[in-house]
Amino acid sequence: MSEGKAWVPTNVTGFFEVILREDPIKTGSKGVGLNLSKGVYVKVEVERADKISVNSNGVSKELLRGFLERRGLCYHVDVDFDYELPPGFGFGVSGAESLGSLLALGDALSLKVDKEKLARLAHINEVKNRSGLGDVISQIEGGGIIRVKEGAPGFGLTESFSIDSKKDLYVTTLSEISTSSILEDKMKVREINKSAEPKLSKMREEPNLNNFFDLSKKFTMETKLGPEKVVEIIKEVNEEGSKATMVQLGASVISMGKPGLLKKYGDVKKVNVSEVGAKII
Ligand SMILES: Nc1ncnc2c1ncn2[C@@H]1O[C@H](COP(=O)(O)OP(=O)(O)OP(=O)(O)O)[C@@H](O)[C@H]1O
Ligand SMILES: CC(C)(CO)[C@@H](O)C(=O)[O-]
Repeated sequence: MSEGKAWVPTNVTGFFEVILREDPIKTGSKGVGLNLSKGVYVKVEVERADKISVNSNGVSKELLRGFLERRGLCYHVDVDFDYELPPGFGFGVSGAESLGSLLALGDALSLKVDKEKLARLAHINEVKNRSGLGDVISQIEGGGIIRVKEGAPGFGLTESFSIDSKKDLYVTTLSEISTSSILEDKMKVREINKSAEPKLSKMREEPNLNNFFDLSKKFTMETKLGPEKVVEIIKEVNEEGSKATMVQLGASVISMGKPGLLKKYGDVKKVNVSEVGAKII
């Protein structure tokens, strides 16, 4: 038996434009994201076996099975996730699961596959499941990421912007939103793209945290993606003189302000922006 471990930051998208194509490599989103210091730890244990079996959950199970099949590797694989932020609330956890489980599996098997290639497979898996479009390309880098061209790592293009990693931010989660249910709604996607498109150049002109919050809040209000409670919290934070926005795509809020107000609505976690991206640990 041998094991491999990885860590992947969670990714908060503020606003995004959806670009769907037949080729998953060329499918993705443009937009802006912050990689957070709270992420997903993945532990993979492998043991030689007569046939492939993968004991995992969510989007990683078939991903790892396919990876082993294509390489003719027969192993029993156990995957264990430790979530610092929960799945389903908009933190790009499915992307972290996909990327982290491939990195940890590669580590457990001592494979010489480069990180970008694994990230490409993770992106394709996200697109196939409609569980994410732009998280993985952001999560391999860390920091604040503007996705200026859609697609998998190696096809899509990003620009990073600097954020003080000591700056405290606060997140609170209210309820889950299924990413695929939104991405498969053509009318909704049209509204999303109409709102996002002009904001990308505005973000590139002034790539900083304040602008991230201002543009993302505008996007949230214009697209009406936010449940009532999310909108209520954002407005209350604004009334206190601070900034907040919805975590796309989940019923969650990220705020620059003091945690007090958010506490009224549920559990609050302090986070920072992670300068580092996905890594084997
Ligand atoms: N098609 C699917 N098959 C199996 N599990 C899935 C599928 N889609 C999503 N999941 C699982 O559901 C959980 C939530 O995924 P989802 O993509 O909805 O949210 P998220 O990744 O937390 O946030 P985001 O909105 O940023 O993508 C993850 O654990 C993921 O593995
Ligand atoms: C579609 C999305 C908002 C889901 O979290 C994310 O993957 C993104 O930013 O492309």
